[in-house]
Amino acid sequence: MELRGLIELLSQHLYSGPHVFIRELLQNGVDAIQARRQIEPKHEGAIEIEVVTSEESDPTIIFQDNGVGLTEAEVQQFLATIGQSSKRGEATSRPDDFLGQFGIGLLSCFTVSDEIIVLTRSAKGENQPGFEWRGSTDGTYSVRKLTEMIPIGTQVFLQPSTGYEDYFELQRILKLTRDYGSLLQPKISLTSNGKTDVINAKSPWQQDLTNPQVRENLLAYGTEVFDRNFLDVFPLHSTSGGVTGVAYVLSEAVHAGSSQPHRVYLKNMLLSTKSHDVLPEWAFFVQCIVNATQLHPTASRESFYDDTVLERTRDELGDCLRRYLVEMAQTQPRRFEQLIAVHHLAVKALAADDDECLELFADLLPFQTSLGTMTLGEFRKQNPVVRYVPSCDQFRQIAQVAASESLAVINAGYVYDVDILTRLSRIRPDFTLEEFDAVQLADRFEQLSQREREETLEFERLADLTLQRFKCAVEIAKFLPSDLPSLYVTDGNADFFRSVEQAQDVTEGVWSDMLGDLTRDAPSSYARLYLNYSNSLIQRICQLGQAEGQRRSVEMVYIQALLLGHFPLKKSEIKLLNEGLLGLLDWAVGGQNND
Ligand SMILES: Nc1ncnc2c1ncn2[C@@H]1O[C@H](COP(=O)(O)OP(=O)(O)OP(=O)(O)O)[C@@H](O)[C@H]1O
Repeated sequence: MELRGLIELLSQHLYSGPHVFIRELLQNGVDAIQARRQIEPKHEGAIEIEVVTSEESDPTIIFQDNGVGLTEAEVQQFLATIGQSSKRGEATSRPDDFLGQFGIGLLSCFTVSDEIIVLTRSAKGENQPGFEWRGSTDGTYSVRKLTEMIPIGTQVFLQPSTGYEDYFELQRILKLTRDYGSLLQPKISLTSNGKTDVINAKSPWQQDLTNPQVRENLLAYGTEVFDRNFLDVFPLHSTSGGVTGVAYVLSEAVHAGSSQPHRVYLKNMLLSTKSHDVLPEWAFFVQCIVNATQLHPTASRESFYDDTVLERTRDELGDCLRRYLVEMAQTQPRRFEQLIAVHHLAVKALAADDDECLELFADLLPFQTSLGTMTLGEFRKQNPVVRYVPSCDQFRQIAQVAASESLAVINAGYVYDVDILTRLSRIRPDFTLEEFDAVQLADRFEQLSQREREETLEFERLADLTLQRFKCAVEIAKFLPSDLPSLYVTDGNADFFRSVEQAQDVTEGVWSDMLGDLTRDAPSSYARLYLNYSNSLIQRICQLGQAEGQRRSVEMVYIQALLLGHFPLKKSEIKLLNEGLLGLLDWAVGGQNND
């Protein structure tokens, strides 16, 4: 069979790069040792890798294991036939012990080498001879019985094909072998130029995390692996998928839609450093290192199948995280507060999804309020009724006035906030929740005295007439802060009218007509501009005694109120703003219209 097309397919579309041949060779060695232990349970497995370099010729990698080896028939069956694997077992379900399963792994060596030479001698039967198998990218192969005795096990010889010499550099091989193989069980060593490196390392998480020194070491390990600092580390475990590992809590806040790359191992061999599917979505503030024994790899062996086992595993690992937070909230409230200070978004995400967590975390969660940021617990101590506005825009409209009036209102415009508050009002009988809007705020304004009423009546009427074309009524009242000249207030209906008109500004023809139809039958609704009689500018406008000046001033105050409330301006309002500014300039430079 011509293999080159197939190899190109594998290297460009299945594997993340030619370097995976190291992983596949390690995997075959580990599996072969596992198979030998089924015959000789006490067998001590070892994988020895040697990189032979010389001035005259290309480097050679020799990958040697003392595993089960292959008989001649097995060489013919498994090495010479693509897709044949000795690891699938008799039954439909394959034994759990092996890493390989597809029967294509060895082919990955062809991505870096034109020829694979395998010397192998089987552990099955007494005094089995050894065999040499030579396979080439053109699809030809040969098998030869060896006359000399070789040790039981398998040796694979590779030399680089043109352009792939880099993959045979010692440092690169050392790094790849460490990445993929450091947690594997059999002893693995790499020798070159008389120097031998042992690859194996202890699983860092299989230690007692309650020991402060172990915890410190593990944090340092996380920093080394992920190249970032962490606030905390805690153990992960799940029965489904057979997962053990550790999760690191990020030391900086991340946004809710983000996802951290996790480092995952399958049966102690590195599967991916960029896995995104082992933890639930809301766990975006942790990064983990885990080993799974029963999750299923895809053929690329670089991710897991997204099957029900992975789904259950994700849920179980999510439970670990939930328990970690609940336990901390109960036993170490100070530490929990520190964690919330950084990850309140993540904790809110969890609370919005889970009543138990909500109960526990609610009072510690921070909210932006008109009186500054405070926890819900602090807020409720002073305010038996929890007033909130559901959007940041609404909050911006009322925040300044509400603060001056010492009225506490929560800005629930951020993600999860409304969910959390409404859920709380459902599960806590003593939690009284009230949606607040700017119209209610105006109800609290101080009315003018009888004398002030009379003084301002005519001006109020003029202002009202001036803004009628913008569907805005004017009222004069007194409120704080006194340096705020006005407040523009809409109810839901008036808001709707504003948005439709704005959309009409940017659409034409049939679309504009359709938008017009939307409002045609709706009851017309007016917004309201409150002019603040406690403000000296408004008082002076009132007393101006000159209708044109008052009209222009009201228009400008109206525009300023819209801008302060973060209301996008309609075309007609932008025109008004331009005219107002130009008029002002004209007046300032003593223009012709300056009368
Ligand atoms: N080092 C080895 N010792 C003994 N047998 C081996 C060795 N390497 C390969 N084999 C045999 O060759 C077969 C094919 O190997 P290959 O790496 O292509 O696929 P696999 O390991 O079975 O599955 P996967 O494609 O998932 O890696 C194996 O099933 C095994 O029987």
